[in-house]
Amino acid sequence: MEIGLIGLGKMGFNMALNMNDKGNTVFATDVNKDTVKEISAEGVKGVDSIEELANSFTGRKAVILLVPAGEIVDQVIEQLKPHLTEGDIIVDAGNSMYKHTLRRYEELKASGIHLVDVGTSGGTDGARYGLCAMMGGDDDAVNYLAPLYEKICVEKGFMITGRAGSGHFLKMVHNGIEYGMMQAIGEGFEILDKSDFDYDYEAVSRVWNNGSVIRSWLIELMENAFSKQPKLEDIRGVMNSSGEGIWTVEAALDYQASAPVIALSQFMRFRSLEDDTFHGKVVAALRNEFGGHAVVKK
Ligand SMILES: O=C(O)[C@H](O)[C@@H](O)[C@H](O)[C@H](O)COP(=O)(O)O
Repeated sequence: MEIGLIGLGKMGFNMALNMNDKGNTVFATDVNKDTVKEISAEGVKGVDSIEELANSFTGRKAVILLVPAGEIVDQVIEQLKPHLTEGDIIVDAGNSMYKHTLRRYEELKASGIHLVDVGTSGGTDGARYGLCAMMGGDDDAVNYLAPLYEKICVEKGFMITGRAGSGHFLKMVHNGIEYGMMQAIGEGFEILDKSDFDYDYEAVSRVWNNGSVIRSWLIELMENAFSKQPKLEDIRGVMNSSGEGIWTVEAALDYQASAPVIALSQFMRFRSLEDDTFHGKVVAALRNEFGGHAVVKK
């Protein structure tokens, strides 16, 4: 089938190749023209603008966006919309906030354009060789896209999740879980590292990955990381985050769901961005005031 793709970052580039391999005609563009050239050399039909991308279709237009969540999604939709007609489909395959998706869905619906939200997981290798995708949206649009996604996902790695917004909501919760799992793995290795025992962490990851309860892709990735650096010497413990953890915690608050592990994982990410904290100074000052306990001076 004919499919458009806007955004040739690490995920988009690989997904374009994946779709191309599966016999689709892929029109792809990006603000970075070097990437467009690069993808064209791989057999994908690289085009220079969103307008050119939209005009390349011979039939129904379905365009996947793989751009950073936030205002850029709105900007790209604004540029694309004039070139689409009733029944055409925009697929937001990035990590958009589900409430933004619901707003965009309603706005596009007024022009008869479908917005389909796809939570895309599996990293760059997944994008290239087999994704996990969670797709929400109108029946007509998701049924149109399903055969394509069945081909570019791993076996059993594609799900139609329900009405618009449900794909991004599910991916958000997936990422909340991802935060909690990674934090727990990190804490486990921290305890090992502070202990009196002398472990080879690559070997620990390997043994945990063979038959243990916590065997998983994340532990496999740890084995890989420790094989490059036994103690991750060159990496600072700064844990950035892109928003999905915050939104998961917000959803937990909205629905009054208990999610302490995910919430604390998000707070640990914030904490990791600071060398010192004001709350730490306050607690140290209070201990000193009431008990004369020594403070550590700068
Ligand atoms: O399922 C996935 O493939 C990942 O979750 C992917 O979507 C991305 O790596 C995260 O969004 C990173 O999220 P943070 O930057 O918030 O850690």
